[in-house]
Amino acid sequence: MAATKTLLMLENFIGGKFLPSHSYIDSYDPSTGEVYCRVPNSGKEEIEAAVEAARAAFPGWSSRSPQERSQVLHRLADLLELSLEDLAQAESKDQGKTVTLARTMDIPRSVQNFRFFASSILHHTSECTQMDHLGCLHYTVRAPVGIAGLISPWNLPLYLLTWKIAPAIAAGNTVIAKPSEMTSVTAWMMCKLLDKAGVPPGVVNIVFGTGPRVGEALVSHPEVPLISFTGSQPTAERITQLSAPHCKKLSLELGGKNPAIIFEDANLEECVPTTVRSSFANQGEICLCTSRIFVQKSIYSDFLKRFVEATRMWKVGVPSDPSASMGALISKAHLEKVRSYIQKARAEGARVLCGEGVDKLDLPPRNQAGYFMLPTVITDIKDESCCMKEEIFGPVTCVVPFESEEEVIRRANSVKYGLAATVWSGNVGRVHRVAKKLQSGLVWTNCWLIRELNLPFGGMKSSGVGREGAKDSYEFFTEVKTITVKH
Ligand SMILES: NC(=O)c1ccc[n+]([C@@H]2O[C@H](COP(=O)([O-])OP(=O)(O)OC[C@H]3O[C@@H](n4cnc5c(N)ncnc54)[C@H](O)[C@@H]3O)[C@@H](O)[C@H]2O)c1
Ligand SMILES: N/C(=C/C=C\C=O)C(=O)O
Repeated sequence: MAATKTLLMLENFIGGKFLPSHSYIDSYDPSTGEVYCRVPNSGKEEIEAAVEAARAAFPGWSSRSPQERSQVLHRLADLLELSLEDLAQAESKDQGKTVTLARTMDIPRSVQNFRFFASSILHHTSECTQMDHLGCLHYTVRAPVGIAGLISPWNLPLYLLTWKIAPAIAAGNTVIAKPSEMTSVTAWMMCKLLDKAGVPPGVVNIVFGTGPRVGEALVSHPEVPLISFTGSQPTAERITQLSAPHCKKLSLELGGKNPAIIFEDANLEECVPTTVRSSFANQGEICLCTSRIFVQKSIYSDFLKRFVEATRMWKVGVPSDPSASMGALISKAHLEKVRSYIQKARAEGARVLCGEGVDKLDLPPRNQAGYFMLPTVITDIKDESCCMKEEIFGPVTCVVPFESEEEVIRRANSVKYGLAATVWSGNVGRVHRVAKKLQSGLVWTNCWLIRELNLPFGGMKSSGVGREGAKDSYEFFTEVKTITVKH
């Protein structure tokens, strides 16, 4: 008799308890294409229960001192760190990324998120002014908003969920979080640590399910005055519509079409490997990934040769393989969407220099049905192409030449997104000048993804609304009041 597979069954975490669900959604291992987990298909009923728990917990949690809340966040960080390997293995199996990346980026950053906001919550200051001639003193105070609704995407599941939970509860809010239904496992694992960390029941509630069903129930609930969302623009538009009648506070961290601008005096020994990583890390499924590479004409052919050689060294493999640079994409549908862009590029007469349809992908038999593709480099493509305008969110990058600084700034800014950019040059005046002219919320020069959590993170134009960081998240997750005292 064939062995029956035991599926991992997740449960909502509400009011400090794991609760079974009436119905479930299949969740897949992207490296095999097999169902291995079932996620609650929650709806209004579960959101109502979570609101009740969050409401009940708010007075107690919000009245604790920042110091007391900070200690709880530090304990949670310690417990996550103790579970790092289990969490990394789970994140890799759930999302398709390599275990190495989960172990060295995703989970360490999740730990850091709690540690960072446990510290920053202790150091905020308020404002004060005096009107001596009127005998008045004015000062500001901040208070937690209440129940924070948090919705996170599937690409960096625990990393981005904790980037919202940590500042929200550090400021004294209670939260209802909805991770992506495609990557819910590490959020569920984290719930098992909350009680031991000293997080009171109802402070963190995690409700699993689809966006349209449970996500919209959360966004529409009148007792949830604030939504922090990370995901795609179409979803952000829907969330904005649903929340508008309630005048909810919104933070929207969306997509990007991030340029790398490489001048002729760039250090190619550093630029090439870093730009390969910025193009293909996490299968290109990072909102900050490079997907347009502008190279100054005088070094274009040399750069292209080096970049294609280095891309071919970027190994696609089974996520558990320590030598793999890249794992599987999140879903079959996403894989087909990414492949469709390459087909469109070919139809437009562009050249695919390596990767999809050019090189051979070798995988073990059990992974043949996984959602794998090779990192792909496209050139001879027009700025007007959809591959140069739309977010592909996969291991595909386009390389095109430019002549002048003015030209490349204009072309880099000619898309609806404005999230991140990299600028490569040894001329310090030029990197400052170009960085200031780029329509991006983040500009890295001669590097990529060095994150300063203190400073604002986020995009402009269609890349989002609002910023996240020490001060920015604190201000988002609190309401400010100005008090005047006449003495
Ligand atoms: N700016 C950033 O920091 C950042 C980070 C990661 C991903 N992203 C963007 O996210 C996108 C990919 O992630 P995705 O596919 O998970 O995005 P998505 O918008 O499909 O889903 C994001 C989250 O929203 C939920 N959701 C979907 N429809 C909803 C609705 N109608 N109401 C409420 N919630 C809903 C999903 O269940 C998921 O939890 C890309 O565009 C990427 O650039 C941005
Ligand atoms: N918010 C952040 C997002 C990073 C990558 C998104 O895909 C961060 O780094 O803080």
